[in-house]
Amino acid sequence: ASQHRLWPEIENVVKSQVNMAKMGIGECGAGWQLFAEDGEMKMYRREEEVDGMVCDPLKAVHVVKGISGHEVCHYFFNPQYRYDWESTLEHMTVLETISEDTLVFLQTHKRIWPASQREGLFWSHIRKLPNEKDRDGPDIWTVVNNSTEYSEHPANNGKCVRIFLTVCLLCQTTVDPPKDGTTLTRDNLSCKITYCSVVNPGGWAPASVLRAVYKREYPKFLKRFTAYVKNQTKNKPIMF
Ligand SMILES: O=S(=O)(CCO)c1ccc(-c2ccc(C3CCCC3)c([C@@H]3C[C@@H]3c3ccccn3)c2)cc1
Repeated sequence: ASQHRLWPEIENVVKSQVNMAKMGIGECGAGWQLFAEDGEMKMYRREEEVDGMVCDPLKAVHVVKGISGHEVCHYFFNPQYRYDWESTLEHMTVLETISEDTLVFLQTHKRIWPASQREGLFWSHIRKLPNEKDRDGPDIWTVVNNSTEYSEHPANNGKCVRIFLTVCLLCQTTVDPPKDGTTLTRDNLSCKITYCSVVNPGGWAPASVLRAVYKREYPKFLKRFTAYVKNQTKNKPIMF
């Protein structure tokens, strides 16, 4: 994959997205407002408009017990599970398999009235990162999705408006070994999930509508996805 035309961009975007995701909300600059909270899940957004279009950056932090960062990234990255958890997905195809850890997706999302239907074309890369805080601790896992151009699929030539997105899912696993030295179970496992996204809707849509969609869809999305991973892994050996 390292000789693929997209590789330099993938390297740069992954590094910068991971660094941003690692920063606490306080270090991410001013203007972040907590807009949704549900137990361990906290969702922040910053109100930003680009050419009059809502492009609010979003940062969600969630802690989920009983799953590992590798498992979270595995179910987020692999196409075969996506229809199970991505409720706004209408159609998804893998346009290119650049390598086993890098795919190019074309996906259409269900139309959200009154906005017209959207589609996204993006590369997706999964990567294990060393745990800098604790050398012999569990690795950090990440998936980064970033919009890209594709000559065979020019933007906005069909009915769908092409969105532009950058998404980073960063997962840090914590193992709290059982006191009595018995074998590790999922009860000794938890995962801190940081989900960062910037979605440019690609074409004009009323700010009030988009912000209402974000407020409704993002908390639903993260809760549904993490519940899906817990359910898929509960009777399986832990993937570290
Ligand atoms: O994390 S991913 O990479 C997972 C792969 O699917 C991803 C997540 C979300 C989107 C997305 C695409 C379009 C739209 C809008 C824009 C105008 C009208 C539709 C939205 C709005 C925010 C709402 C939304 C939020 C969360 C989940 C689904 N829907 C989100 C795309 C990719």
